[in-house]
Amino acid sequence: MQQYAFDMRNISIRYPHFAMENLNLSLAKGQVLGLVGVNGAGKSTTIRILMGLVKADAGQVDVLGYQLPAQQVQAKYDIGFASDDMRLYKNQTLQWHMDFIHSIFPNFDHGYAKDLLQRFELIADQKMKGLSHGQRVKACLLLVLARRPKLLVLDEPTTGLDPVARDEVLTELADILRDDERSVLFSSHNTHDIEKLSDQIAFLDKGKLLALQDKESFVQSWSRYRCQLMPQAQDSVPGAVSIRRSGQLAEVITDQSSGNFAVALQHSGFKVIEQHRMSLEEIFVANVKRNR
Ligand SMILES: Nc1ncnc2c1ncn2[C@@H]1O[C@H](COP(=O)(O)OP(=O)(O)OP(=O)(O)O)[C@@H](O)[C@H]1O
Repeated sequence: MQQYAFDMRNISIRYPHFAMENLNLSLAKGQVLGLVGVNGAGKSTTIRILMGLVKADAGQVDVLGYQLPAQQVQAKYDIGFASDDMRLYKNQTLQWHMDFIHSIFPNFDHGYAKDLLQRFELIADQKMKGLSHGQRVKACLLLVLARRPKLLVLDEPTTGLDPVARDEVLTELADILRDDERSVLFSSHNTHDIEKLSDQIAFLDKGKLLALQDKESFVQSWSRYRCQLMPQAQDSVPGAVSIRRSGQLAEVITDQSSGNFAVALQHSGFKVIEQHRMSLEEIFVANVKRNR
């Protein structure tokens, strides 16, 4: 039985100003994976390779048991993909698009589409050219979700939305994902969005996978300590990701706070004043800085 929704192995691709080398990324069935990265980190490239839209220079891509790009046509029936550059016919209505998608994908669920129309406050007979950006994003999501794909891939679904539309889309997605058994990969620059929806989180920077962990263990293993420096304080602490000194004080960040890090601090002459959990955004930034 196939355990993975997808499995990308040793993926390499080179552009004039960008290189991805030996990227390994996989997603267990039924999980939601959030892919976080700054502009140009390689999120869309990773997704395009996964979808068979771009051919990697090297590596293997297995999606729901299909090898891509060779078995792209068969795989597409089970994959729902939404991205900013999804083309809609601007002179046609949302209803026309629903019927069109149904003619290609017979399992398009009109009952579910109707439910989503209400949830997203969309009007079926409105033409695409009349939709705002937020409404267009919601329309794209509706068209993809109503196919009930086994794997849902969303490239930056919340980018460019105002805070209210973003919250609406995230809330609906969170509800929809909880309802269902489907596997989801979605990318964002926004760690709050990722935190809200994901079980697993991957940090990508300059084509490299910096970390891939479940959300809980990220939050448990990273901490920020405020310390007083003792006269015997050493230059480094085993397990510290960064140390920032200011006079007799120091701020120490670690990704090993679930272990014996407090003891290591003590042995290195750092007296702990307080310990803080870090937000996903702070963890992401610390991760990127450590690897640059
Ligand atoms: N077809 C291409 N030809 C040349 N360079 C490309 C091509 N596609 C992507 N790149 C480069 O690869 C890098 C990664 O781009 P990608 O779109 O994957 O990043 P991203 O993480 O999705 O960024 P953003 O958040 O800005 O969308 C960028 O430097 C981009 O210029």
